[in-house]
Amino acid sequence: MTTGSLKTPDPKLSQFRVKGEIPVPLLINWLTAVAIPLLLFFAWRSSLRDDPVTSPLLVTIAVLLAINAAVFWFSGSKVAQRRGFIALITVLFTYLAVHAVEDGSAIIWLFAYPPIIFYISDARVGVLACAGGFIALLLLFSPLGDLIFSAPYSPGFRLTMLAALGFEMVTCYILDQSRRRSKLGLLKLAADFEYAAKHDSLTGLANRREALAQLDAEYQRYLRSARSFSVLLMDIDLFKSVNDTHGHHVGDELIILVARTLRGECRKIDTLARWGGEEFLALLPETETDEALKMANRIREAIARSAVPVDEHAVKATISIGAAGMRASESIDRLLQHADEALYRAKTLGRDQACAAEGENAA
Ligand SMILES: Nc1nc2c(ncn2[C@@H]2O[C@H](COP(=O)(O)OP(=O)(O)OP(=O)(O)O)[C@@H](O)[C@H]2O)c(=O)[nH]1
Repeated sequence: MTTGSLKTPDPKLSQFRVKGEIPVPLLINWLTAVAIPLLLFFAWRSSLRDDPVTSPLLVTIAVLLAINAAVFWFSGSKVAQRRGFIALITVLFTYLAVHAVEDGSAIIWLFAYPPIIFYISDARVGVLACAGGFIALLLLFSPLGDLIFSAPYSPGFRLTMLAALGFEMVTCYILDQSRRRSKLGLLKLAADFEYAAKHDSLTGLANRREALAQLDAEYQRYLRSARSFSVLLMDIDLFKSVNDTHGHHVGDELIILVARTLRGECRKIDTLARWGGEEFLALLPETETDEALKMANRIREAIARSAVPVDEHAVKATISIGAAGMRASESIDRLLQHADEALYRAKTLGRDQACAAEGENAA
């Protein structure tokens, strides 16, 4: 039933991009475009130093980054692009740290890893990758690391590097959390605004604008597949006297009660809307007029049975309903006009009535 309960954003919404945010695939493309010439430059420098491993490895990573970009270009798979990029930069940074490329200075590039990884992946992957990287570096800088690798890092440099990198990782985590929280906040705000724009605040039913949008959507379906639908236009009887006798707040309670009763009587696929002050509209997809009229009578009886308790007594109300079904080559305006005429007839017949539009099943 399209009456609209408040939809709070799902945590997965954090994967959505808010306006102005750089899309992850685009960022990866930019980073790839910058990384490839850099890698080739350092590969060339390594070849001048007669480093037999670094040069081919950097060229290989540059080629694999280009292939990753090409695969994304053809397949459009963002997940494959992200995973491929993360795997390649992880291998690259590990190699730079372990083999002390460029006389040990290449390890400085490790500082690029945490912000990139937090931005392009979710927080869990960021934490795991950074924690894993930090532990690996700790081992590399430990006496155990010295037994396995011959890295020329001085003790002072090791301590500074670990402290600075740990600080950077924690900072990146905090900033990333704050970015995700404010993004979720924005999305929640957008969802709240959207809800408010489409719903009536008193009843939670769709408002008139949303009902018109739903009517138009149903009409387009009807034009495509000839799936018939009907509308019910409903008006609480002698509502003014309820307000005058018991006060506006009791009138409001009555409107809420009618909305609740409508929800109880209608199907999930129906759209229920507050059409005006004490007027309601139900859009009934795949429903012929005779069925709509039966539903209208069920609604009418249910409302006549219910009441708003006020002090010691109960304030009861009745409702008049006009039903109209979509007819061939008719517009939405004509459909609503037929329903309105049927409602007017229900009122003139003495209220607490459900009438079908002229030319359809009579009351
Ligand atoms: N309490 C309350 N009253 C409202 C609201 N919106 C409209 N009304 C009142 O609803 C009343 C509608 O009265 P009328 O259009 O004269 O119709 P009626 O008294 O229901 O009489 P019939 O429709 O002829 O049966 C007006 O007095 C409006 O002020 C609302 O949100 N809350």
